[in-house]
Amino acid sequence: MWRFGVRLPVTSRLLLPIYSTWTGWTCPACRSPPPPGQGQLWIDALFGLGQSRPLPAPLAALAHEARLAGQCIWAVDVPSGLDDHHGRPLGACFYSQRTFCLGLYKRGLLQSDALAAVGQLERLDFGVPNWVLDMVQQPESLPRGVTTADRTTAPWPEPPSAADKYGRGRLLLLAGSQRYPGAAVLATAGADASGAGAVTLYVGPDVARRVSDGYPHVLNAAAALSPPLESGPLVWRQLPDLTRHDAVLLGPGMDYAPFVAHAWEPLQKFAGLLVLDADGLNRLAATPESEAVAWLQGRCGPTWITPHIREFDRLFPNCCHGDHAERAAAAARAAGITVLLKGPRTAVAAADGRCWQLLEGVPTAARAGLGDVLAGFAAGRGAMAVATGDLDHGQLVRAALDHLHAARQLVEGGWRQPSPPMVAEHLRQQGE
Ligand SMILES: NC(=O)C1=CN([C@@H]2O[C@H](COP(=O)(O)OP(=O)(O)OC[C@H]3O[C@@H](n4cnc5c(N)ncnc54)[C@H](OP(=O)(O)O)[C@@H]3O)[C@@H](O)[C@H]2O)[C@@H](O)CC1
Ligand SMILES: Nc1ncnc2c1ncn2[C@@H]1O[C@H](COP(=O)(O)OP(=O)(O)O)[C@@H](O)[C@H]1O
Repeated sequence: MWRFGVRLPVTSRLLLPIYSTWTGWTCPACRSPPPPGQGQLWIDALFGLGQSRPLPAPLAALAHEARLAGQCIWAVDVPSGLDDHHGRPLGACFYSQRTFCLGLYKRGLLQSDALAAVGQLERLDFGVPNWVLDMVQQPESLPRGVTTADRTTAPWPEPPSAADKYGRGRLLLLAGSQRYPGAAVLATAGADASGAGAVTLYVGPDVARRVSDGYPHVLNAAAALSPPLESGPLVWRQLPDLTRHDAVLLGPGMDYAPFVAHAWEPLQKFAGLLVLDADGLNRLAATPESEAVAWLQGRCGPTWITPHIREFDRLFPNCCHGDHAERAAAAARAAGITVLLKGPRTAVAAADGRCWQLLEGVPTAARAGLGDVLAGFAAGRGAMAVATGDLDHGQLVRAALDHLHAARQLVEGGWRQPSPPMVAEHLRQQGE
């Protein structure tokens, strides 16, 4: 696992000889700015850490011209013109295709506003010994940067070989509605890819038909209900026996319905893993934040939530300070849950203070429904971990990394814009 986020001091004297090129100082090798767009590669090593002022006018003009000309630029440590702390351009900025981060990742380079200027982020290890890094890092307050390479060391639930289907993770899916039947199909595809032993839906007949077309082995706990479940927003008069499941996923495509405290009570008492996504989060967010937090704190079992930023804002309007990882961490601490905050660089935070941030993303795979696949996959993994008795927050990180890895492999294999069902299918193959 990489470390990142530490702002190492850099002397400004290192920068002076380079900056002098355009300010009339002494560098004899280059007396005028290089013309952009001439096919050369530029190495931007002008300004690094701790930039807080806009570029001087001649450099700002050059950065602007370079951007217009599509100049190929690689940056050393931090692109010039970028605030590496908040991840915001300070004005004109040198937009790099690749940024070679020295020693440690800088948090600002992972923020959404910085991604276009940073391009592909790569870390150069220049030999700072681990004991020095340990001295400058405060592990409890900094997220750990993770890449798909960390999949090999991240935890993975392994049911014993003697376990039957019910010993390999039992997942109940509350998903889909007349308006969004596809979300139930996608969440089921993710859950199926996880390898969980028994996936059961609790849905109306219309949604059940859509799901069983592709997944005939998935059960429907609402099949025998009379009258059948409504086909509008999924509301439950009576939930099935939750003790017969290791995990419950609540939310993808359920459509909006108000939070009803007594209907949610069995979910609060459920001792297994509860995964809340999409409309599960939106329904809970219909109550004031303090009540939603109290409900989550009162949960008898572990809770994972998988919001995108708008769902997060609805549920935790007061956790509005800091970057993605800091906001996820604040919510996780407040509610005593594990938060996976999706985005271009997804963050995962646990209530015990541990926090991770993915250092990569696959933008062309980010299409409607990809989050439903992730929710189903993570919940399936969680169910397996509960069944084997070794649930850990790290499994949610691993699920996010596997999901990312599947999307990236598809892109590298020539599918420029893989669809969510393709990602689910690739996840399934990865697990075999
Ligand atoms: N296959 C399926 O069945 C799928 C079903 N899905 C299910 O859909 C449900 C809603 O989930 P969601 O994430 O889209 O809703 P939400 O949190 O309100 O964020 C939406 C934000 O985006 C914006 N916005 C919307 N439309 C826009 C537009 N055309 N162009 C631009 N902006 C637009 C919108 O902005 P606003 O309209 O408020 O201005 C809002 O801020 C949920 O049940 C989910 O599971 C999905 O998982 C996908 C696959
Ligand atoms: N710009 C981006 N680059 C890479 N990944 C992204 C980007 N934007 C979103 N994602 C990823 O795409 C998925 C979208 O999930 P979500 O917003 O829940 O979609 P949906 O509700 O339509 O399924 C998440 O895994 C998220 O991390």
